Amino acid sequence: MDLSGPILTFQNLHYCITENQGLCNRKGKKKDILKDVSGIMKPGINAIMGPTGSGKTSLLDVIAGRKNPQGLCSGQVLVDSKVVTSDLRLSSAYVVQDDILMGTLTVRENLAFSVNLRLPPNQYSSQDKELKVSSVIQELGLQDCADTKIGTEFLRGVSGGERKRCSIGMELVTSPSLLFLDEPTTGLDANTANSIITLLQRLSRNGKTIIFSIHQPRFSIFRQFDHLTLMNKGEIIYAGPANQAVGYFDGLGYKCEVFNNPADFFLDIINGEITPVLGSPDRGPGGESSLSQGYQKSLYCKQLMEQLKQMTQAVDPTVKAVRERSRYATAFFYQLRVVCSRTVKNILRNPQTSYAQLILNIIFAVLVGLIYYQIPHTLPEALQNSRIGAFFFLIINMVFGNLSAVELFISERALFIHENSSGYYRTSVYFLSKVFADLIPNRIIPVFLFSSISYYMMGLKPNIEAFLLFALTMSLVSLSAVSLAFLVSASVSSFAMANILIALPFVFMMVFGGFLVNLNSMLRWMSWLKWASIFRYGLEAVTINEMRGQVFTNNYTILTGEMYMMQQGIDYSLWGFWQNEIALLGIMLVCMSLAYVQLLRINRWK
Ligand SMILES: Nc1ncnc2c1ncn2[C@@H]1O[C@H](COP(=O)(O)OP(=O)(O)OP(=O)(O)O)[C@@H](O)[C@H]1O
Repeated sequence: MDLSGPILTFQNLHYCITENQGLCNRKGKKKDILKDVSGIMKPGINAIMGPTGSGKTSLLDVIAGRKNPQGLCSGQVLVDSKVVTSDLRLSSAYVVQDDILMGTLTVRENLAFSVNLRLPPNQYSSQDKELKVSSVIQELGLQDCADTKIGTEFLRGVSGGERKRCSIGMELVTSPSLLFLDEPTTGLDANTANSIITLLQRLSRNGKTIIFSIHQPRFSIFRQFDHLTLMNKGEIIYAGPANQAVGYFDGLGYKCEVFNNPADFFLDIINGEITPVLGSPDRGPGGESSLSQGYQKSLYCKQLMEQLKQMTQAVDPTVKAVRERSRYATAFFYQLRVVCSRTVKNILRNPQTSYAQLILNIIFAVLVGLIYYQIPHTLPEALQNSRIGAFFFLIINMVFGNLSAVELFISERALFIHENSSGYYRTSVYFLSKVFADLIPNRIIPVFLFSSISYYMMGLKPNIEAFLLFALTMSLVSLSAVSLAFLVSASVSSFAMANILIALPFVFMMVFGGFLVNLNSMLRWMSWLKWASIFRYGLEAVTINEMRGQVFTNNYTILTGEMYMMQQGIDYSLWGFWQNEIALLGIMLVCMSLAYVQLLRINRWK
């Protein structure tokens, strides 16, 4: 059957990795993942099959341009006889194995997100995009769950099959003619798996080249394959029409029983559980490797090499194939708007990240307000144990209350890598959307609420300007702590590591904050640490703001705020106050910039 659509060819692909050894990441020995594999994938259903670790996902990733090009020792991939570079990953459609979707959005919203970012607005109006989403929903049979949320660990959503179909839909919205899928049936029950392959087969009949890796399909799935590539230990042991594979192995002396599933039969051959009948080409001492040698000597391989030779003769190596569209389909500000709006929706639909933060701040503010209710102006209560103690307590809350921010980039790491490498949006857009959509509702608004309640309950300076400066300081303390958490979050991929990395600097900053340890009497060699302490800058700023112009008394003495600050070695001038705010701002900007750099450095290759 001849179908129209792109033809992908790959020739002599040799892919190897160098394994790192030990703690110091010493370069270890090279491991061959793909050993000189060649093939042609035509329009229709192309399955890559093989046992675990045989290299099927690696082959799929290499031909889809998703595997680190540094590992490609030799070989090239062509689409319609044009050389493909790793740019293919930005323009081809790749459905990853673990459906990466935003769980708090509905099926329709997820598809709309993909459409909005991947179709150029100058060619598609909003109406066209809506029609596109509706037609994909129709095509994939998702009408019944179109307005159901995908689901998260806290929210029951659509079924596994619907989720997989939605993942496929995320790619179909761009009308790709070349579609890659990594194990599309893994984790699905037999009927759902069957319906997914039937869907793919239907799509392929409309002029698409569909290539996927699959482990061990049942017969109703296997019989829908047009082309089969069987892999073992990084080598191809059969590549040709799927319905001729049993015959090919029969020719090698492997007999498939009448009721045996061909897919099981092939894996049994590879695993050595079926042996060739007497008088047929024997497997030799190498066992499995003779299967690949057998294939290399076969007519299928000879024909393939002949076809490849003809196809590559016409190739102009200077022409790069996949330059059809620029890196991103949409402009920076358009992307920012779409991604921000999704982030806000996600925050609002995730009560534990949005409302919980607000409620926690209110409860804590009332608690602090009750403990330090209406602090008197009489000595000695007015100072060290009440005002300064309360400030220290407040700053601890501002800093440690932001520990949750470390999960920000970790929890969405897979989603970000997938979307960013599929060309949805720029890294800067994702970063800024997090900054705007997380910082404003989750960090600044709750802090202002917290400050208003605690400030007036504690009876601090009754002056609106002083209150605003107090709230500003609290916000800057909170923002610099969040920025440090962002930096840690963008640098590591596990929560356990992130928790250690964030707790350590926070504890050090607290110790060198000037309240627990007298900074003037500290060992000189450690005193530099105070310059990096969010606690110290925050504490000094709120102290100056509160103490300036205040008079504290007891029966016999009068102490002004300025006298107290002079005793403590605090510079209470206007510049003295603002230098703390600038330092907090500086910590925030440095950490944010480094967090962005870390996001850029995340390894996007598989
Ligand atoms: N980046 C990598 N680093 C180290 N080893 C790798 C890497 N990529 C692939 N491998 C190794 O290459 C071999 C083939 O891996 P691949 O994932 O392609 O197999 P697979 O056939 O898809 O297996 P599975 O069905 O279990 O996914 C495995 O031994 C795997 O450990």
